[in-house]
Amino acid sequence: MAILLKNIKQLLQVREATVDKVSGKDMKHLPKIDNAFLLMENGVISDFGPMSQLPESKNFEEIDCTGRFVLPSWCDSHTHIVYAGNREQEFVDRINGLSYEEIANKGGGIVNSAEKLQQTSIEDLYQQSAKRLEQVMALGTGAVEIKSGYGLTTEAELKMLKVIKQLKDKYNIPIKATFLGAHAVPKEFKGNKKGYLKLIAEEMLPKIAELQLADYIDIFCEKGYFDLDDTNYILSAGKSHGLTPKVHVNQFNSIGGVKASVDQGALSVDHLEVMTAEDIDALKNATTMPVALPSCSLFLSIPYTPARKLIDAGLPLALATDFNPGSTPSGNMNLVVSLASIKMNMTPEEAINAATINGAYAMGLSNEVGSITKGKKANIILTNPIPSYGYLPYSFGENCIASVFVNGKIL
Ligand SMILES: N=CN[C@@H](CCC(=O)O)C(=O)O
Ligand SMILES: [Zn+2]
Repeated sequence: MAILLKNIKQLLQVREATVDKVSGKDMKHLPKIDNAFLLMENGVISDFGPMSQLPESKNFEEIDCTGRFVLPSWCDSHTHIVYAGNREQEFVDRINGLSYEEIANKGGGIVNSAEKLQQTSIEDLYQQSAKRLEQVMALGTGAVEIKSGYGLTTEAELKMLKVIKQLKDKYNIPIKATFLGAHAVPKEFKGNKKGYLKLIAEEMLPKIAELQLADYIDIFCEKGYFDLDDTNYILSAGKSHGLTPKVHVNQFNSIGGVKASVDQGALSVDHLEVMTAEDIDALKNATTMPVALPSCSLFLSIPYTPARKLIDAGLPLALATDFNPGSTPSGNMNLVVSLASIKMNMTPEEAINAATINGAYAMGLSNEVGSITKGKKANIILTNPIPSYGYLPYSFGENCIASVFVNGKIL
């Protein structure tokens, strides 16, 4: 049945279908309609406009939205929500003075998660991951990217990607899968990084491509993990199997990964906590979306992506959660939007643009989600009565969401 939302205080992020992302100064503009209606039929947005143009009532289920805001669901373009167990002991170790790097060097970190995941059955892994996906959907996430990278063996990486596929089949929000075999060098390959990269390129990638389990290819380009040569090798190998790069770069150090990723035609470069002028220059006139992950900065107490420098240089910016057991055990996009305003000096308009239309772009979904546009999926957030949309980032920690709609149906 068609659902009509009427008397909406403001309908946010109203866009023409031609807009796939917003950059620079345009990010300060959030197109909206006051006192609006929105009609959802057959899973998509079929009509919207001011109340003065409300269509003749047909067989609609009507919801009165007086005092409430409606916006597209959050588009979370960077997560690792398929993982096994948690790493709260490492969190306590950090409280007691160890750094993320020191924990990784003593066998914690990504390889710790990989050990746990290798010992977890696919059924159990699915259950743990599905629970997290349901949690984030209830928090307003209406499209999500999920990475592998906690397997680090052919069998375990395939297990992760198969779980992502099961999630795609079961849940009706758009889900994109990214193969991140090059997340860390596994213990069995200590001192033989090249051997592990060869395994990724010559064994894992062909199998993943044959089974059509991934949309994107990723690598953790960082000191102590994988260097520029490794990055070029893996991204090229991924591309030869039809996977577009989306890359972890500049989390702790700038080693040229941004330019290398742009040169490889990356759809996005993610993290960017440490950015040089050269890194920013490399992104100018590129189609690559920079992606900031402020809840990772919060959790690890590392710098925030210098959003102002990027946006003021005319660049676009997307926001995502990075939901994972080590650096960001949270998939709450509402918190991410708040942190963007509080810690990165992004205006509410910039933060909402970054978490919707630009997030959609960063996972190749801007023709399906990310804005209020006729024909796009009716994946929608309806807020509680709130004074203004600026209240969303302002009221950090408060849940302002009244209802979430997925394909035009209430969750
Ligand atoms: N930095 C690399 N990967 C994840 C964290 C991995 C972990 O600590 O488990 C990230 O994006 O933050
Ligand atoms: Zn990540």
